[in-house]
Amino acid sequence: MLHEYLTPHSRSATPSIHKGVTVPVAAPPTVPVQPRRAGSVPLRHVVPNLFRDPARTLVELGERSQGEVVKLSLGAFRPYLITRPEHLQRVLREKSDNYVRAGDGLQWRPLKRLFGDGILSDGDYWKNSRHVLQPLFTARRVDSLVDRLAEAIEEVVDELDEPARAGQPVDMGTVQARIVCSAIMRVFFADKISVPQAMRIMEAQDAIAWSVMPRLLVPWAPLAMPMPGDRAFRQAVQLIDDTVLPIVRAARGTAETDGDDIIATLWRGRTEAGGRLDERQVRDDTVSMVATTTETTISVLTWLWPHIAQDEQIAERLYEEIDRVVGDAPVRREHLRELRYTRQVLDELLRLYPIGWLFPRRALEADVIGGVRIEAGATLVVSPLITHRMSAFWDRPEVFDPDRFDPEQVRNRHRYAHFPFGGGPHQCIGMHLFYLEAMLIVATLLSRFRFRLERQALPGIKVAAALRPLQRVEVTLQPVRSVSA
Ligand code: HEM
Repeated sequence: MLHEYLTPHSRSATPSIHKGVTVPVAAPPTVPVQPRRAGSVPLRHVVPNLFRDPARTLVELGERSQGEVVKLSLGAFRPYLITRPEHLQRVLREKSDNYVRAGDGLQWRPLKRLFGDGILSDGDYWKNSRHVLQPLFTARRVDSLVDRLAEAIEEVVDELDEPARAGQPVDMGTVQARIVCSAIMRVFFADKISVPQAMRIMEAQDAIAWSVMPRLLVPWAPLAMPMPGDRAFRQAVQLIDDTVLPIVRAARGTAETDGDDIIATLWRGRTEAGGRLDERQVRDDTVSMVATTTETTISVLTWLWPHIAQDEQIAERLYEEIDRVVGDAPVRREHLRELRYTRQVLDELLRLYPIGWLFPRRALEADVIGGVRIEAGATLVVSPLITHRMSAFWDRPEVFDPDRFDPEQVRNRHRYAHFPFGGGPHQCIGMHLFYLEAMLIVATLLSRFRFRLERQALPGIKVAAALRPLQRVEVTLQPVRSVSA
């Protein structure tokens, strides 16, 4: 039991839980005059489980910490686990200058071999890329693109009529990949990357997500030490470069006169100091943007189908809202603000499956969090997967319940109890895009079809660079008109 490793002070700090009500997070413990040392959790007991069932093991670590800052200890590598919303706010926002992403820390180090130095790094590279890319993803700009996204989504959804008529099962992971790639490549990449190329890149990303796992779970292993998955990782990065680099180079010549797709914007963009991004950084940012604009939405939505198959009432409320708001018209921008329950369902999916499930930080200078001394150079583990499933902050955390996101409950909850998009200066630039695109996809699919899952049980979580279901999600589709006829 972890209690053995926690101080009496930390044990008394657990907030109370009221059934059926979102738990307002208790005020942080007052900071003692003398910062104390963190309680320690020896990881040697949990490492085997970390490989067998990473999601459950991580959540158990959070439960055991009871929201206190604890040290996860395995030999020389001893990161702090930060789970309490107030502590997360300090790390991600209030003291973000002190807690850096550090491209060579924990999860970032293995992934740096793919994403290089750009928007997913830190320091000047990150600042320059963020400055150039952010204007493409403001709420106003994304809003203005909704109808174009909707048309692209509709075209792919049309292709489902045939398997629906034939009663043939479809794999929702693949269907969503085609929908997202078609819409994003057309609207954000001006078709410079074709859909088949994007699908190939996604396959390579999938291989990377999987092959990088041993390094994510054993982050103290030096890169020079061979590990399982290394070869597959290298091959996949090569495939991505072989696809992306020629496209990036070809786009350079026309960037000044092209529209504002991502690659032209990267070439044309000016940093705050007035400089340009070089070819390596345009490559790094293009690869980062292909990954973040695709895998994220696809992974989260794949969980929708097993959950609505499990809970008929939730499915009915979703169908009712979409039938009422959209009917049999094509989904358009004006529908989206009416789809309130659909948005709550998405928020609940993001609570249980926050695909950015781990984003560590490194402390530049010593600090005190929740009364615990953090030394300069320490690594901090920040994981929405853990915080979102802790009973200290959520009532019945394992239950899928979109009502947690009705406005009243959201108002009473700490902003960092639900933080699937991070926070502070590194907050996800794609948040608004995600909500609009995901609502368009769900509303388009559900206004056309009813879904029957081939396999009823909720799949386990495949923890890799994202959080995908362990088993394929296969469904048969029934056209809505034939249901209501
Ligand atoms: C389910 C949807 C998504 C989730 C859960 C998600 C999650 C996150 C999280 C947690 C971060 C912060 C990482 C950190 O603080 O170290 C982040 C950053 C980022 N996300 Fe997303 N994301 C999603 C969708 C998207 C989309 C659609 C885009 C496309 C534009 C995107 C682009 C980015 C970028 C470029 C960053 C880096 C921002 C920076 O460091 O300045 N994400 N995302």
